[in-house]
Parts: sequence; structure tokens; C-alpha cells
Amino acid sequence: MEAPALALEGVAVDRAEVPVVHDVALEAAPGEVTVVLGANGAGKTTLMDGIAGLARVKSGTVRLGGTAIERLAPYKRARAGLGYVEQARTTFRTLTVEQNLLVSQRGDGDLATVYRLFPELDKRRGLQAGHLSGGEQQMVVLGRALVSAPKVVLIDEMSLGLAPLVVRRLMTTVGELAGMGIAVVLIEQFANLALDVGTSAHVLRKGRIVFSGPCAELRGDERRLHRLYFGGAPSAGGPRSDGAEPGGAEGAEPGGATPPPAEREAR
Ligand SMILES: Nc1ncnc2c1ncn2[C@@H]1O[C@H](COP(=O)(O)OP(=O)(O)OP(=O)(O)O)[C@@H](O)[C@H]1O
Repeated sequence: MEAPALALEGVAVDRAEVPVVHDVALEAAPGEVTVVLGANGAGKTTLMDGIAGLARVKSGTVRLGGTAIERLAPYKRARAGLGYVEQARTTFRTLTVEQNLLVSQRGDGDLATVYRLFPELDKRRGLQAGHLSGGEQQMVVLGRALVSAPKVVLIDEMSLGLAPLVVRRLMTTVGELAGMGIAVVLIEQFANLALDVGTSAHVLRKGRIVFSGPCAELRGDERRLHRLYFGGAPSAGGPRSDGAEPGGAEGAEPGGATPPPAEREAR
């Protein structure tokens, strides 16, 4: 693995003065997809907002290419090479596809690469973004992140409200972004799709990391994901006690009633 493009140490983030994210350490390497999983409300978006500067990092460090950025304004973090695809899927609805890309273009950012990745957008360059389908709008949002010539891209739940087929299509592109040397940090409700494209994974529960390790260790293991998301007694075939989980991370708490996202996998 190359040196991390993004490295977090002891990161804590509050929301409205309430501690939400606690003591998070993670690294994202260039050319890899780093997956962040967790149940609704686990603190994934808060963590991403902290990295991007939309929520204040209360303590700990966030390093981008070795430089501490946790006290920089969001636009300075963006200029330093941090792209953020927020959950809201925001485009400039009255601007055309091409204008949406041009306003975000920076440095070596190349529209041709976006059109190669998304031929759908190439055909709709002159169309107002507001007239695109949800999947196409998400392509514009990913394209805007890409033309800002980022070193790291944070992607938060890009699948929200999209058809499974579209989600799979977008997930392939996420792999291609990593293939260009970008460090991608991916939050995703469809855990198995994310684990398929990812290299390493982190699971957040109640704002703390309860698993850090290779995606391969979690792929297809829905029982283990469930335990990691919600707690509950370990069972036969469960995680090794010498793994990356902090002590007792997979035990102790009663199981949750909601099915794990892996069971809501797009088919
Ligand atoms: N602006 C806010 N003000 C106060 N509390 C907030 C705010 N945003 C989020 N929270 C709270 O912080 C906790 C973590 O929310 P967050 O959105 O980070 O979780 P998440 O893991 O991204 O969940 P989801 O998958 O539902 O988006 C939740 O309890 C939520 O209610």
C-alpha cells in the first residue's frame, strides 16, 4: 500500500454540541476505495463533514498528503485536493451538464475524462441538469468532483433513492476513479456492493470504529456485519479475537431490530 493520501488520528466531531464521532483513526491510500459502513445514525456523515470542514473537528488530526487540514476552511481543503460528494446530490439545476462541470473545473481537471466515464453525460452536455434522471444527476455530481482534480474523494451514500442497476453502474465508476490514482472514501448503504469495490473497510457504531480491516473479511458475511452494526453476542464462526476490532467491539450490546443494509442489498 502506498503512503496514505488521507490519514485521521483520534478524530472527534460534535453536532450541535453533542459528541457524535469519537476517536476515529483511518487511512485512505491512493488508488484504493476505503469503505465506511455503519447503521443509520452511526455518525458516518458527521465524520465526512468533519473531514471536509462542514462540521468542526473537536480534537484529533486530519492529514491530506501529510499536511494537517483540520483547521482549514472547507474551500481551502477543497483547493488542497479534497473532493466531497455529499448525500444531497446537488447540481446547479438550471445550468447545463457542461456548465456544471466547468464551474468545478480546477488544475488538471479534464471534462473529456468525465465524458469517457459517463457517455450518458456526453450525449446530454447541453441539457439543464434539473432535467436529468437521478442517476444522471449523480453522474454530474461525481463528474464535478473529478474535474476538481482531487487527490481524495469522499462519497456519501450516492445510491440514495437510485435503482439497483444504476447503483451498480455508479459503483463501477467508483472503482475507475480509484484506478486513476485517487483515494476514494465511500459511505454506502448497500454494504456488499461497497465491499466488492473496496480494499479496506471501517465500521462505525455509535460514532466509534468497531472494525478496521480488509473488505474481503466482511464480504458476504451478513451475520458479522449485523453484529458490527448493532452489537449482540458473538456466535460460532464469528470474528477472530486477534482481529483489528477493539476488545469487545462485537459483543455486549443487544442486537438491533433493523435488518443490516447487507440484507437490503440491491439485486
Ligand atoms: N445537524 C445536526 N444537529 C444535531 N444532531 C445531528 C445533526 N446531524 C446529525 N446529527 C445526529 O448525529 C448522529 C449521527 O448522524 P449522521 O448523519 O452522521 O449518521 P449517519 O451514520 O451518516 O446516518 P445515515 O446513514 O442515516 O445518514 C445522529 O444521532 C443524528 O441525529
